[in-house]
Amino acid sequence: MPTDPPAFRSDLPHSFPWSVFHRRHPALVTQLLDVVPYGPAQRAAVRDLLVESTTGVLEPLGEHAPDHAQWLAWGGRELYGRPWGEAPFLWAESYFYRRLLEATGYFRPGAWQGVDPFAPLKNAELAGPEVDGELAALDGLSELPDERRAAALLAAALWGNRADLSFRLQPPAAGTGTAGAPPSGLLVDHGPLLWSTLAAASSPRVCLIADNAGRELLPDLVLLDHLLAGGLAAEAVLYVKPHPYYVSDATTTDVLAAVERLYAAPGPQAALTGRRLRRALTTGALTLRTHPFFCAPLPFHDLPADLRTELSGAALTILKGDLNYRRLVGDRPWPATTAFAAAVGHFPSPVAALRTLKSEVVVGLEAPVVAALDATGTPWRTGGTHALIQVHHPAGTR
Ligand SMILES: O=P(O)(O)OC[C@H]1O[C@](O)(CO)[C@@H](O)[C@@H]1O
Repeated sequence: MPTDPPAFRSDLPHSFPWSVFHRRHPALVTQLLDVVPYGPAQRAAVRDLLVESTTGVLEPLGEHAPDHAQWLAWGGRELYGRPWGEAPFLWAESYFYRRLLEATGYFRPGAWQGVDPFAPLKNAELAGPEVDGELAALDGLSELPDERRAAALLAAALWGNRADLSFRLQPPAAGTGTAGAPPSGLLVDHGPLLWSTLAAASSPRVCLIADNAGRELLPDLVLLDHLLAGGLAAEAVLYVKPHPYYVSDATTTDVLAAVERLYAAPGPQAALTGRRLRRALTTGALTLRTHPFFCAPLPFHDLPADLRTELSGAALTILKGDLNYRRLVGDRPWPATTAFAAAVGHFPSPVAALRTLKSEVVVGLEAPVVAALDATGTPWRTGGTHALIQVHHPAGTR
């Protein structure tokens, strides 16, 4: 049995993980301190974190932190005291966001407790004029035959993943300008398997593990509404993060804001969708759930028993976004031709990944596709220009 390749790390200068710590995080911190009027102590703590995470060793969470013991168990025991770049990239990046909350006082009793540092960015996105256009487009979809409308809603949820605030913080690398690139790069389309999996299930429960708030969460909610309204889901469960994470990851507050945005939209279809979603929340047809593991620095291979049991009854679990993909298949440089089924066979239910590629890991591609993409000389694995709809159903065909 061949051993797994070692996890990505951020200590190789100019590698993608290195650029996240050395380029993206400084841009994020600058933006955060511009937007939120934190006081001197918080500003100094945020800046210290940037220095520590690029040149220092992993310092533990303070003993007062409610999840101090949790992070020790999640790997801190072995990793604290070592350079950040020597930790798995997934671990270190996740810990960076946890420490950012520590620096801003999110978990400490006091005036800043519970204040989402990324709320101003998320709110601005949700209020933005692009959203009006996207919601108005729902009116046109209502005229389409069922199958085409379903495909359009699935595509909207998929490409909504491109609208990620953290992604937009990345200064575009010279000559690669991805802004405005047409979303034509669907590398794998298991959409038909997704629909047939749902159609074949009786009283299906559909779980959706959300990624970003705002322009990604809106089409996710619209998709869930479509599944519930059309009977493809008897029940839907939307999993969100228990606290702010990776800049724009959705929390319960963000779901409520998105439902309200739909509800208050001028277009009839968006408003109807918002009304149905509110009703679904109140009747329990749509449930919001969370779990500390959604902010854990670990792959889904290590799902805790309670969450594993909970997901195991689902007819389908839909995982949104790049980070969930990294956690699903394992954040390692697998050959891109590794079978998707082999990479996700550990997951407790049939699973669908809807992901635009914003980091290096990818599986389930055909060799000629990989060769053709490599030959373009563009950063196709990280630029958000390409996407996947990958589905694994243990009893299915892939
Ligand atoms: O919001 P998404 O789709 O999970 O993307 C987040 C991605 O952004 C990064 O933080 C930086 O590219 C990745 O490491 C991460 O996987």
